Amino acid sequence: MSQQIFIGPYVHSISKDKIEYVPFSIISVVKGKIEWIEKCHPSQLKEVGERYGILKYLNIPTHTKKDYEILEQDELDVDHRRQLWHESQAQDGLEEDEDGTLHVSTSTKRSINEEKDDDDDVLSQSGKQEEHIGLERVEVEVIRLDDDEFLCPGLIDTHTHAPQFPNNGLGGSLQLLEWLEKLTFPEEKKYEDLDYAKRVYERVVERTLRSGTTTSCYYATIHVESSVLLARICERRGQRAFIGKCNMDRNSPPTYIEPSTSSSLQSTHEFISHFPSPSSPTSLVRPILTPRFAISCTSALLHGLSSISNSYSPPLPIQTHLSENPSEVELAKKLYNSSTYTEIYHSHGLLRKGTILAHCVHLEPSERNLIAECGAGVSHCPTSNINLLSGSCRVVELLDQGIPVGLGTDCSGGYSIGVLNTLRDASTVSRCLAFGEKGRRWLSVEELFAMATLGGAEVCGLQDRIGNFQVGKEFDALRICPTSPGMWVGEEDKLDWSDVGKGFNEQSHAQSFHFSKSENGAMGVSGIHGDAKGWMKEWEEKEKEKLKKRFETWLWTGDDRDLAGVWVRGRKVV
Ligand SMILES: O=c1[nH]c(=O)c2nc[nH]c2[nH]1
Repeated sequence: MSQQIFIGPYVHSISKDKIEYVPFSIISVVKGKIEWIEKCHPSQLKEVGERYGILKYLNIPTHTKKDYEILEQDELDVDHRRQLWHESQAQDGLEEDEDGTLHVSTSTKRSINEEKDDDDDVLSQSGKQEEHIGLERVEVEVIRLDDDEFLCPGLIDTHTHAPQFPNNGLGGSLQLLEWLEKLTFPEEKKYEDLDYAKRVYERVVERTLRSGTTTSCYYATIHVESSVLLARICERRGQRAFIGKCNMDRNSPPTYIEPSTSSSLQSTHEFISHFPSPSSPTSLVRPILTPRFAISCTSALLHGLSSISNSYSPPLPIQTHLSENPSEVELAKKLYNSSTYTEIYHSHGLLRKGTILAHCVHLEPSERNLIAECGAGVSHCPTSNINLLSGSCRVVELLDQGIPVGLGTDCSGGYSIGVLNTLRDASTVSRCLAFGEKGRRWLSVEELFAMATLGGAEVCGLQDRIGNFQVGKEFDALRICPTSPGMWVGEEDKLDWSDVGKGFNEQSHAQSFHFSKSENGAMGVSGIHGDAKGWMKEWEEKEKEKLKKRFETWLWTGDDRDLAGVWVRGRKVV
């Protein structure tokens, strides 16, 4: 069993209207899942450690005692306290990585096969865990954040095209249909060459992970082998992903088209066969059916893909483009003799929960109603919509109708690979819409952040697994370490965790605190006398404000350089 204990502040989205700021917490992650969370004051580390039987890993007794002693000598500074903390850990033989992560390994009941530790993972993956009974290895990793740092849920990119990354930044003077023909299809054709695909895809996954994307919904190309390769790279690198082999059996260049409807369906089956459990929500990397858009698919192909999806339980997810550009909308309606673009997908059984619709810029109100009724989600791609002059998506209306909305970088329609930039463009677009319409509201910080995390998870059907830090969810997280000038933190804004016990008297130190898990997320500390409780509340409010400031600065000015670590399902991937 492996356990990680994260100590420090965190920020997460608890709904599309609410961000929770937790100034200090202890999060236990076991086998990639959040086992428990305690929101507390730093001085309560010992109490929590005792209650959960993890005290020996936290090595609190010495540290806490020293901290209390230090408190009585006001002149000692934060660095000195931190040094004492590290010293006390060194005494107990704990090891510290360069990044400050502490590793503690204890072996229990190890009577046979002592040398087998490193195979634990492999063995458990291959289902041979029984062989290991009697030599369970307990590994506990303690990750204590520095004063300025905080955790944030991993970012979710609900729409991007991995093979188009080499084109990022090109073609901004073209609009969709011409852009596809002149730049995009010629680039995607190159992925029949596996070496080329490998070179690009390795870098795509590396760079997106480094920008904090822990989950990505990728379009690949029409080629089975290179699409499978992308899935393997995601699996190996530990990025949670949906991988779509594109379906295109018409209106595509002669050198980049599938020869027939049946071969398109056949190669879709072949692609899916490479995934051991294609529809299992527990798989880290999953296939997603990808009719590119109505224009490049015949009606027979759309029907065939709907049947493939329904032949799985739960049905395989679907992603496609909808209503991005006015010429595209007109052509799609004409090809299908349909009154609306959305109706095309609906009439082919493709519109439902688990369908991700990218763009949705030019929807009529009746189309929004249909999407809401069917439970499909929308990937909002503002950078791409601006770059290809597609238009402004009316996200406020989508959200107000209860439609799940996530963010899509949509490379290379969008030129920026990071979800943070997309979030900023989403804000700009919504404000520009508000300039033009009196009384129109624009997207709040809470809504924008939710789209990048919890809302994105909902669009992908993963809201019960990821998107925020809730007990039972998988631990996909970013360790934010402010480094850029925009995130410079003045002394007065430093998080105040080192002032352990400030305002406490001896009596309150000795007191046993009882935590209650309050619904509103406030630190549920009871059993302490009035003075201390009042002080604690004050501390919490003050720290929350500082954390909020820190978080918002990161959201609007931060980038890859502010990421000190990225975890997916508890595995450190950056
Ligand atoms: O932004 C887009 N990128 C694409 O690759 C694409 N294909 C169809 N429609 C599309 N829109």
